Amino acid sequence: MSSLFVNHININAITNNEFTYDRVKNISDWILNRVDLRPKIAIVCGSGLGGLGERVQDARIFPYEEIPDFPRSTVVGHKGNLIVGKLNEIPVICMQGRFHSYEGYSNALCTLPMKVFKLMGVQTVLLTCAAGGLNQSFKVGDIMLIKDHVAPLLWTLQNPLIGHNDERFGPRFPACNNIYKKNLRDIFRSIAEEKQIELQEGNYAYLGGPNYETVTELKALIQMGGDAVGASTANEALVASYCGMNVLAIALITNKAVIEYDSQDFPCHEEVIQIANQKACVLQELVTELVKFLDF
Ligand SMILES: O=P(O)(O)O[C@H]1O[C@H](CO)[C@@H](O)[C@H]1O
Ligand code: HPA
Repeated sequence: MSSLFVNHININAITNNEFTYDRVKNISDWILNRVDLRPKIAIVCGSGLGGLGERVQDARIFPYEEIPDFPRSTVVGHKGNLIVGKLNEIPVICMQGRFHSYEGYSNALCTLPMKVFKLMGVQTVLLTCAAGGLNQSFKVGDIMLIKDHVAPLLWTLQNPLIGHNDERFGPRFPACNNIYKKNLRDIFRSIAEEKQIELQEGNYAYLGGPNYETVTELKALIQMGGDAVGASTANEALVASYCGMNVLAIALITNKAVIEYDSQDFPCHEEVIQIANQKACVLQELVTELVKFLDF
């Protein structure tokens, strides 16, 4: 667990130095020693989207507190279970709840599960999240396929790749112009088309939270090319991609960003969870179908 000294910065608190290969391997082995399946697909459930975990058959459920060196989920709508089982007959590992930096975790710790997945042999990571709609043509309840991200927080010492680089995870200078794989987006789009589910596509803007954004911040994020905003996913996508895994990410638009000054509309987490719960089954249907195409 990271520690922070206020007067002289303990570099381990903001870098990946604490999560050595051996320590990550220890977590990965702990899980593998307790299950027979060897999933090649990992799924991360965002706020209010954990219902996907309930679709997993023959499930072994590990509450996060039982897993050595694993953080705890502290956010409403994030159950805190790691589930290994079969979705649509395909072996998967599913995180029912993720970690956010506003919970007090370094971004290295928030993204630790991606490194664990890598050492378990996972090849494809499916990230889901709740997000605020920046793109004015989006409606509440829309599903947005993430094409790219803009992540000002990752331009700072919050970047989870800062610190000693162990090449067994990935390269010192990873390319990031192709994180969200086009072939996976194409498959997802064709599944949605077949099911006649409308899909948006756009860029995810990542901020640290926990506060929702000011009007001026939202306008800046729109100028930067953001179509949806949230406090997760981009950090995980960065580390998963760095580790050589394929990434597909999907945002559920739970609220429209309020970009008028002096508006009396406010985003709130209760509404985020409520909309996510209402729309979760559509997302679940798409992901359940998708995994059949990813088990190569
Ligand atoms: O990104 P997920 O985990 O879905 O959660 C989203 O919902 C919370 C805000 O309501 C924030 O944590 C935001 O990132
Ligand atoms: N901002 C940040 N995170 C979010 C939002 C939002 O409007 N909606 C859901 N998660």
